[in-house]
Amino acid sequence: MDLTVTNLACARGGVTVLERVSFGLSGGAALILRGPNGIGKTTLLRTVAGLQPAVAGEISMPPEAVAYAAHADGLKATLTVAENLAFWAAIYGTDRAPHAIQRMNLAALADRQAQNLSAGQKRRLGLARLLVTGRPLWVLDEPTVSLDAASVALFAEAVRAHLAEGGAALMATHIDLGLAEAEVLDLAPYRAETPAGAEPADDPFAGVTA
Ligand SMILES: Nc1ncnc2c1ncn2[C@@H]1O[C@H](COP(=O)(O)OP(=O)(O)OP(=O)(O)O)[C@@H](O)[C@H]1O
Repeated sequence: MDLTVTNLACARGGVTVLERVSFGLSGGAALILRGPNGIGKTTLLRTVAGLQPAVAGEISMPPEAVAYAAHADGLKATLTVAENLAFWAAIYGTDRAPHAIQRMNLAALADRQAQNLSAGQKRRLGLARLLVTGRPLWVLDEPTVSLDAASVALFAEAVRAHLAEGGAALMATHIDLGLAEAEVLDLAPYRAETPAGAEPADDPFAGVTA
């Protein structure tokens, strides 16, 4: 699997926030997006995942190759952990639910309704969906929110296993997952000029003089 992003521009609320972003990502590799709050990490990730159109540029991989995990876990509240995973396995046409349960240490919670899980357990289940998809490119937006140290380590191990199987990961994270092989892309140089008509409040650097 090879992802090539070329001269990408992406927008939020109709305002272009990043432009001329280019990078490549091969199977087995991880790329971490860096930049201050509001630079456009979420916007870029959503664009690569095909959840919103690019303003300009090319993304070589189709959305069907991407498994996206964001802040919302997308759980079915009244289904159990096992039923949620079986639901996703049916959606993605895989038989990987047992693998996901084992990898994300969810066996003891398999019969609990999602609505009765703790925040961290919900997050763990949400991330288990990635494993169910069987898709090569994981696009991750702050995947470790709500996770304790043990669960962060569990997830980091799942990402490592995904990379070892030839998959790739593109992520925004403030927590070091300890992926020695990960490269970092600083988005600061790609910040778009504030367009005419944009509200000053929309500019994350408004009022910053140094
Ligand atoms: N309606 C809008 N019009 C203009 N700009 C907007 C609008 N909605 C959001 N934005 C801005 O788009 C920018 C990109 O937001 P995004 O969530 O992608 O940033 P981020 O780098 O992921 O931030 P964080 O690190 O805080 O999660 C932000 O500066 C935000 O204020």
